[in-house]
Amino acid sequence: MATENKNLSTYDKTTIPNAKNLRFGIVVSEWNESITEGLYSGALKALLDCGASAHNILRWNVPGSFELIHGCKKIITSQEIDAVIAIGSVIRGETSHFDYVCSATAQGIKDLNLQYEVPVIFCVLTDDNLQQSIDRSGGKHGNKGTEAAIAAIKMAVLGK
Ligand SMILES: Nc1c(NC[C@H](O)[C@H](O)[C@H](O)CO)[nH]c(=O)[nH]c1=O
Ligand SMILES: CC(=O)[C@@H](O)COP(=O)(O)O
Repeated sequence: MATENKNLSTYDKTTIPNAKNLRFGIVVSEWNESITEGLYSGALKALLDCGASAHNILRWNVPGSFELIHGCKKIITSQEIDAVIAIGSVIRGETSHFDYVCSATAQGIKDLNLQYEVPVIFCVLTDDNLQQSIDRSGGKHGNKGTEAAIAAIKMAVLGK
């Protein structure tokens, strides 16, 4: 199902585990800041709505999506957290740079999920244009940050 047919902000709270006492890291890329701040707001709001405490949510910034990999690795290895959300926004330009950044970021985050016990949630928009990013960071398709927060809660309690 495409995002067009599923609002990213929709969740049924009765089916989500309570996030009280869970600790979250949110690593935010500064590239396309207006978009990543929208994603961050969506994620934060959903975590709080599902019972997480503000003092259990740690935010770190990194320069670009490519740096999310190292940022997430560092937060996992230096902090006591139950799940990490990696937030980024990559928007296609004129060259193939887009493909390298998207591919490396996705692969790097996948590798972290294999290497560490702490789940890392992929909240990186990979869009062809700014409008697609606006639509998915609090616009007409909802907010992928919200979706990522729900995934983080579910993964934080997986198997517990
Ligand atoms: N063009 C975008 C980038 N590019 C920057 C890289 O992520 C990285 O910071 C740089 O190559 C230094 O290592 N990053 C995004 O997140 N979004 C873009 O659209
Ligand atoms: C995602 C990108 O790397 C992109 O914004 C860079 O733009 P360009 O390919 O025009 O240099």
